[in-house]
Amino acid sequence: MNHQHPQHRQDDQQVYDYVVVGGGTAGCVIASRLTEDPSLSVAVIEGGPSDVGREDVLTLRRWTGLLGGELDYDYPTTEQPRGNSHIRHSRARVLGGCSSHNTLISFKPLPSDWDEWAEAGAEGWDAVSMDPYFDRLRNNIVPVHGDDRNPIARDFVEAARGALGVPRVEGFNKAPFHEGAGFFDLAYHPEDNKRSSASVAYLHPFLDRPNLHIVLETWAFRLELEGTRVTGVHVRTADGREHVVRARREVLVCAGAVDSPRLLLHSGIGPRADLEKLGIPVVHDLPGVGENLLDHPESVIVWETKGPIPENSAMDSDAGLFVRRDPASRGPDLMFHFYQVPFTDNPERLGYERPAHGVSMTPNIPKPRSRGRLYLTSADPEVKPALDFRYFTDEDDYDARTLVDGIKIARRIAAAEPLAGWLGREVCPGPEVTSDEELSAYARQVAHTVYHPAGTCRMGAEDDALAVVTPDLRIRGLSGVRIADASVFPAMTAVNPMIGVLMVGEKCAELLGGTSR
Ligand SMILES: Cc1cc2nc3c(=O)[nH]c(=O)nc-3n(C[C@H](O)[C@H](O)[C@H](O)COP(=O)(O)OP(=O)(O)OC[C@H]3O[C@@H](n4cnc5c(N)ncnc54)[C@H](O)[C@@H]3O)c2cc1C
Repeated sequence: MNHQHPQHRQDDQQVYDYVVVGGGTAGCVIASRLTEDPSLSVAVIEGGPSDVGREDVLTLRRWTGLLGGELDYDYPTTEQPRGNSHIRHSRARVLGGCSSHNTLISFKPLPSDWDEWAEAGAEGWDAVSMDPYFDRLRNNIVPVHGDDRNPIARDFVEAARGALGVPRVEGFNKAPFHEGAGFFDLAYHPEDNKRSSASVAYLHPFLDRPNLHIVLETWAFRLELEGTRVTGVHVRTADGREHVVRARREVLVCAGAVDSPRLLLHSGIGPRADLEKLGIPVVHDLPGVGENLLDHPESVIVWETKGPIPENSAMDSDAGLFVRRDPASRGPDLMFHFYQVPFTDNPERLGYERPAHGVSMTPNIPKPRSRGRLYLTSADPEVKPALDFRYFTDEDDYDARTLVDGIKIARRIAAAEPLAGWLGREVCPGPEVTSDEELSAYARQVAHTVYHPAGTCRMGAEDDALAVVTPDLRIRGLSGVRIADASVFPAMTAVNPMIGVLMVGEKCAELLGGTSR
């Protein structure tokens, strides 16, 4: 996009009933549901291009090719004194948002996840109330197909079961669980490995609806307000023209956990002192915007295999494991993805080598305790915001200790048959690294993200001063605007969050009076 020489132009002809900012995971759901009613007009303002016909996007197994490329906003983190300062946060710049970029692992959030939201003030978002939205999802959510089940991933599942005594799970979404190893459910079409992303499932079948207006390669940089009512959004098109897209009813901010708070802050909605420091006129003092930055941090342990591994797979990380170390925990407190490739991107910086053939286990923290913060460093909307995750800074060192436990458990699985027979040497951290201190230092230095930022416009009770949206997803103190995406999560789900985001989209559509059928 050329943003160097914008020609300012007002085009007040663009008026719709609803303006959805961000054609991503939640945005596609909302636009699809709203346009079921032919009397409503809906515009979707999407920063990226269409995914239609793009094999590089639509083919699930090509997901790593999208990381850091032209369809990635690619957000850096700030210096992380106790973690890895080199993590790049991939965020998709394409219709379907991160559901067009990701691995489409599909977990219905656990009942304890939703109940935690309700306890945090999100009334009406408890497990019983949320359950029906899962059944409405249009995505093709299926277990990893038999042909895609790699023998080494099958043997990982068996080894985990044997070594830890956890059950083998076939269909993680069938019933709530605390522990288990198995192949994931994925939102994909196994016959051709095509994504069933939010755009594929919710927009592609309806692109001919006359009331659906998808405006691509167009960036929303400021909300338009009249007093405390949001009436539209200022956008900049690919050729640098700026204009306002107006909403008769509401603007729905669905730009994701990074770009939703970013848009609010550039609109003068956020912590007063921060805005004033940057010279952004304060429209609405809302101290919670950008706070509560959550993620699932992970580490990695890699083995060289004795020889090449069979090729078949859905997306190279098709199976995983949940463990509950603390019986008092309401859900799993340690999770692993199993990769049938050596995932050494971060360890290589420490001098480790990538073996020709290998596998990886990536322990992550389902309920991390460290909380980060997103903030602006410039009043220029083109400058990326700062993401300070404050990885591994929680008081009790719970997050780092969880990853240390993860490495120890990973080694127990690797030592168990039928997996052990495949493995040659442990490449990283290496068998000589054994003390808790050394394991913690390694785990944190090579830490990565499962790419799950959330929580930066968190939902809470009407009287919660740090909440950004109320349980009906409206921004506290404003009208004509709601937020619906991963930013509204009050707390991180123990499981991968995409299905939760889709369900937020479905619930938002219902709150707006959409037919949701
Ligand atoms: C590599 C990767 C792998 C992942 N794997 C999984 C997984 O397997 N399972 C899982 O559950 N979760 C996974 N996730 C996380 C999951 O994909 C996200 O949590 C979820 O998709 C976020 O949805 P969202 O609606 O909040 O935001 P997004 O889907 O990111 O949507 C935001 C949209 O808004 C657009 N946009 C942003 N700002 C603007 C603006 N100012 N103007 C116009 N448009 C704008 C963007 O282009 C984008 O299309 C993964 C994420 C990544 C990146």
